[in-house]
Amino acid sequence: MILVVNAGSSSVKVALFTPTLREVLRGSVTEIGATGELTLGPARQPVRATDHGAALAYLLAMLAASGHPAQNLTAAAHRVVHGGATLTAPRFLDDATLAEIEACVPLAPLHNPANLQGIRALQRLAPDLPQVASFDTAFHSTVPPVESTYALPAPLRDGGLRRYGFHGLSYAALASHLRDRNELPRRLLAFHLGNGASACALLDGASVATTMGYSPLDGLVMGTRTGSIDGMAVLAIARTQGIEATETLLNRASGLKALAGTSDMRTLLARDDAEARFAIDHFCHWAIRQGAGLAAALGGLDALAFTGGIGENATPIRTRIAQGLAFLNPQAPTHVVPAQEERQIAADASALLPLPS
Ligand SMILES: Nc1ncnc2c1ncn2[C@@H]1O[C@H](COP(=O)(O)OP(=O)(O)O)[C@@H](O)[C@H]1O
Ligand SMILES: CC(=O)OP(=O)(O)O
Ligand SMILES: [Mg+2]
Repeated sequence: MILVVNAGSSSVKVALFTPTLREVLRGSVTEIGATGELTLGPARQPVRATDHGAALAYLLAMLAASGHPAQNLTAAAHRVVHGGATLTAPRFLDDATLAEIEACVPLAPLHNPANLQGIRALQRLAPDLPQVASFDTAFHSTVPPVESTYALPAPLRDGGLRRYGFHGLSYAALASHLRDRNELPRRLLAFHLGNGASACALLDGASVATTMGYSPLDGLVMGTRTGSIDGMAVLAIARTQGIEATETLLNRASGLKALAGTSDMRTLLARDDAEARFAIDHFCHWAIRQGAGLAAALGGLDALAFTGGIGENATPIRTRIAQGLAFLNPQAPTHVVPAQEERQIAADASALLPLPS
């Protein structure tokens, strides 16, 4: 059995897969750092996990109690959000790879520390368990240099200041899903709308442009992240609040939360006040505005696809974005695809590992 660990900005999701990629069980801990919920299969209970390591320890204890102790696993496979310029394919987690992930922490301060906590928690609990990682950045290694390059002086460009792009595991899974159904068009505009939100232009299933950049802050407005913002505005904030506080402000206290007091789209859609309506208008406006830019990178649009908690469930949001982009191609079909990051990670791991079938 392969244990997949997907440590997000505020949650940990786990899923168990057989070597033939049948999903056996899934679980999660939400709202890490506050009182959240622990779920495993149909069971749910309130839980207060102080960090991602603690959240994973709860999940592993629950898995052991339900007949899946860590000793019985064949491997653990992790989602790592930022793989930098070098980690562009799934890898075994040896010391050198861990050091590279560590080096990417400043690029993804909300995510890579959480990913590392999960990896280390498992190393402590099951030291002999093979561990592998798949990288959210890897899928975008196909974008052309005009897309990945910031117009900065060469020493900075050479030092790794470039656009990377994220949610790549989700886009890879989405492309395979549509390909398996003969529904993958030449020019696809895909939206991953969850707590983190991005859009990606796919040409024949490969990424050619995406809204996130150097870090998962850029692009669309998100639950707690600003999305695109002028660098001078960032400096103006940093000048008065300091760099650390600015990082927290932009990543954790902005976006929908800053506009309307909650990062939760479901809550916003259920509200009927001016602030909530403005936050939704803002979210959709920028999704359309940036989506149209991605369509330009594709030279047109054959289909739209939506995934992630908002993309899959928030029909009014999907409809508004699709209507806003209809001028590009009123005939373009809209696909709604369940986010399958965990399955993609399990598939990557089984391709890497010599697993018994
Ligand atoms: N039925 C629904 N209607 C509207 N929004 C929903 C619904 N279900 C989930 N969402 C929204 O999806 C977002 C979370 O997406 P998800 O992909 O689960 O997050 P994460 O990025 O943490 O994995 C939240 O804004 C949540 O309100
Ligand atoms: C990269 C990213 O934003 O991930 P998430 O949606 O899990 O926060
Ligand atoms: Mg997500």
